Amino acid sequence: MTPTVLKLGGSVITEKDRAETLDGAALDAAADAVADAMENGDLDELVLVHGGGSFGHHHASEAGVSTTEGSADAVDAVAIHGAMKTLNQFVLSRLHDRGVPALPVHPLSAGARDADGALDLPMSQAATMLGEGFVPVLHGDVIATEGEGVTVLSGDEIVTTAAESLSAERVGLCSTVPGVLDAEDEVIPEITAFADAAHALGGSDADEDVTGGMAAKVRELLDLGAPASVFGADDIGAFLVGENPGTTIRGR
Ligand SMILES: Nc1ncnc2c1ncn2[C@@H]1O[C@H](COP(=O)(O)OP(=O)(O)OP(=O)(O)O)[C@@H](O)[C@H]1O
Ligand SMILES: C=C(C)CCOP(=O)(O)O
Repeated sequence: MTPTVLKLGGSVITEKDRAETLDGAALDAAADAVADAMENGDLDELVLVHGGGSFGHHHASEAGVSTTEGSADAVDAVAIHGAMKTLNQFVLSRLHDRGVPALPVHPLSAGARDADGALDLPMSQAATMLGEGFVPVLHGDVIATEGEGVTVLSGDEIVTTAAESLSAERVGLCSTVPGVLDAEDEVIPEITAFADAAHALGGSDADEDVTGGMAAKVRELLDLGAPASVFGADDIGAFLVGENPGTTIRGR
């Protein structure tokens, strides 16, 4: 099994500045690229992950929940989780329209964090789905966290966990930028240490983003065993056929 893990950034598939607003055209284009790559036999196995955009981040920010600040309020937790399931349903239906056999995996019901923040997110369901020819579609979510109630689990952390558990060969993060940018807004071709990009790295442009934007992504990806690509929406197709668009992050 040599799966590819691709994250569709929430800021790509939603209008991040307007609560619970889909960017339908961007999601269609992403679903087209996935369907084309699968139809052409360019992909062995694919795991998709999507972020929160204006669905998860809006509710998480309103409830004051982040990756470290939890909430014991079940109504708040369900508001965040419910918004993410709504977005997940949009993603699934656009994939189904194009014949992609996508199945949802909701992290809230699958995993947990311990008191040190370590994530336990089993991937046996995704592995079996892959073996049966499905495309598992996971998403950023809230997750039960020892001592905190629930905290936010970012799609980026799911990407690294899935990639390690499933021994992914290729990992890609599609965002609104064509790669990790330097101080002159040029794409940095390769990052092997946080210091390579630290001077230019910031959070997200969206005020409500609770998971830390590009700086958090680079940190996550440097911890990964496999090289990962960060690229823009126009490069999803190129990534899926085996190219390395945007920035390649090689941590170890
Ligand atoms: N040096 C940098 N290079 C590129 N992007 C940067 C940089 N510093 C900060 N950013 C910001 O990081 C953002 C990408 O992070 P963000 O978390 O918003 O993306 P996403 O994964 O697509 O969305 P979501 O978190 O909703 O899934 C870019 O839109 C940009 O505003
Ligand atoms: C805000 C929530 C619930 C998910 C965040 O996932 P991300 O957009 O991948 O950081």
